[in-house]
Amino acid sequence: MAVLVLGGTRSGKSEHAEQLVSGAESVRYLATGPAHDDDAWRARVQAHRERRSETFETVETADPAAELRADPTATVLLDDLGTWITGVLDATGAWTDPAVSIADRVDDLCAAVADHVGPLVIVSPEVGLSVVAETAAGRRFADELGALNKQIARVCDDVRLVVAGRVVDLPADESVRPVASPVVVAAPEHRAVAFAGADVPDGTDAEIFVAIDPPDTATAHAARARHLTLTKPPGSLSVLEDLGIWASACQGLCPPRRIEAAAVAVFAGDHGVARDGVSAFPPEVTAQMVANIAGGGAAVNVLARRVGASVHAFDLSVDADLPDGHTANTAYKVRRGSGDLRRGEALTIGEARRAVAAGRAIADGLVDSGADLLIAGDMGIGNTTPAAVLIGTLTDQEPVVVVGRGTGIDDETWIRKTAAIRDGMRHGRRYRNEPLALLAAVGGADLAAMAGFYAQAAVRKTPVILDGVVTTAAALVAEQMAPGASTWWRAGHRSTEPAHDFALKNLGLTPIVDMSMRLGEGTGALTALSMVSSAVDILIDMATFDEAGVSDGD
Ligand SMILES: Cc1cc2ncn([C@H]3O[C@H](COP(=O)(O)O)[C@@H](O)[C@H]3O)c2cc1C
Ligand SMILES: O=C(O)c1cccnc1
Repeated sequence: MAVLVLGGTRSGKSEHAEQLVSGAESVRYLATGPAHDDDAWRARVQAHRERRSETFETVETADPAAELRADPTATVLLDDLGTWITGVLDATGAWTDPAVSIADRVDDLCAAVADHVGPLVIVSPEVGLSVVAETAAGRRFADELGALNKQIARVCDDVRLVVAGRVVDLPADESVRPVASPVVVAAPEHRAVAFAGADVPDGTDAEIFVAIDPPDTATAHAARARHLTLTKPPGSLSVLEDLGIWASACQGLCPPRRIEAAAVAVFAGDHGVARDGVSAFPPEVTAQMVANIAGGGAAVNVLARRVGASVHAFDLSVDADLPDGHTANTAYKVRRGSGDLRRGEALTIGEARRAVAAGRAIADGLVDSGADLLIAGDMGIGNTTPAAVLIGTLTDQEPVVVVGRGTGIDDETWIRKTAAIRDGMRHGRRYRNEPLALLAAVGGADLAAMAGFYAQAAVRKTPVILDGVVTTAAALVAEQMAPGASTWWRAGHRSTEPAHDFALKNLGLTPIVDMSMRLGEGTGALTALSMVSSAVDILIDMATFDEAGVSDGD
């Protein structure tokens, strides 16, 4: 993983580059600067030195390619290519002789960068933005450096431009999007997050999302490198290593912060289809269970308490008038009960927009109150039926393949449920590529809100653990609305509901645990949360080979 950081004089490029490697245990700092012998230059070098921490090993070199090859797994900061190319032009006499080529040296450096295994951050000046230089040497420098930057960029995973201390990502495509540089935030004291609330939105443009940036790749690389320094054979913690790397990348911090304020939003809603017997339980159980969750007595509450997560229940479309506060937050309620998906009439488009906007506002409210990881849970009798319809439609599976036993239905109910899924899929098919219309036709306000919640979590760069079949059905739709949002998610578990596995495979996610659970509410995600927290603790707390005086392998 290599990152190229470009910028003009005093733009803040070196500071940004140093920040990118600041989480590493040790950094090889390849200083390419020439040994100028004047006070001003010495002061400049000294300022650079003072900024660098004692974890930096400084190597002054005119041949960074050789230094990279000498230690291919090291975390390296190479600063900078401008002074390196100056040295090469000096040594070859190419300044004034156009016949002299430095292409071999440039190719050699590019090859060394491409072959480097460890995290590598390269700083280079961006010149030539102003008038063409007056001298042949000036023109040669700008030309060579411009060509070098272009060539190095091709072998880097990430290219950034620093202007006036601001960092912009330079994506491979045309659209330049801003990136937030990783910022170190002090660990919050242990607490369960309170829901601060966000304005109840009117739904305008609810389904329009900005382009989603994935978790920070440079930090992922730093976390991968840190794992290699910890007292264990490389890769021996397997999935726990992957989860830690992912959490680190989501936070833009290596080592990451402990997960201390995970929040579960339970989305409650009834479904018209449930009135005709597709569940083992009657629809009134939805409102009763919402009260149970709000009272702290449901499975989700017990598991959340164990792992220090907070639980917040939201009534999106329960078919009862719940008293606010005592049961659930009703501020985002869209309607009493979603309509009949068998007729493609779960919601109007306007209601679907309001529900997506509600989910987004709920994610915003939790993140703004300090949540550091989000989980969506579900509560709604009959909701495995719309979940199966959405998953069957979006993964192109037959109704009989995606239908599940839900709360434990008998064979007669299974036949009714399969017929309902078939009818729903007939309506859903035409909205295969229109996520909002699909949610409106065969989803429901609870599922639409979950979709908005998941996509907004990615907008807010907040990691998510997915739960079971109902929430994952909404996640499939969210990925369609905001492509790339799934890079911010991990699958908590695999439910026994057959549709769940199709959805996870479609999203390319592997469940953390597989414990044959089939409840929903957020329980699968909470079971997995302790694994994610352990993965983060490993990166924070384990001793390195150096610290523990343990000999490492070859
Ligand atoms: C007491 C109780 C607690 C629950 N907690 C989650 N669910 C889960 O089961 C229901 C979905 O299954 P189906 O589609 O078969 O109705 C939803 O309420 C879901 O949240 C529960 C269901 C019940 C009965
Ligand atoms: O997988 C789930 O989330 C699930 C399974 C059965 C009933 N409710 C939810």
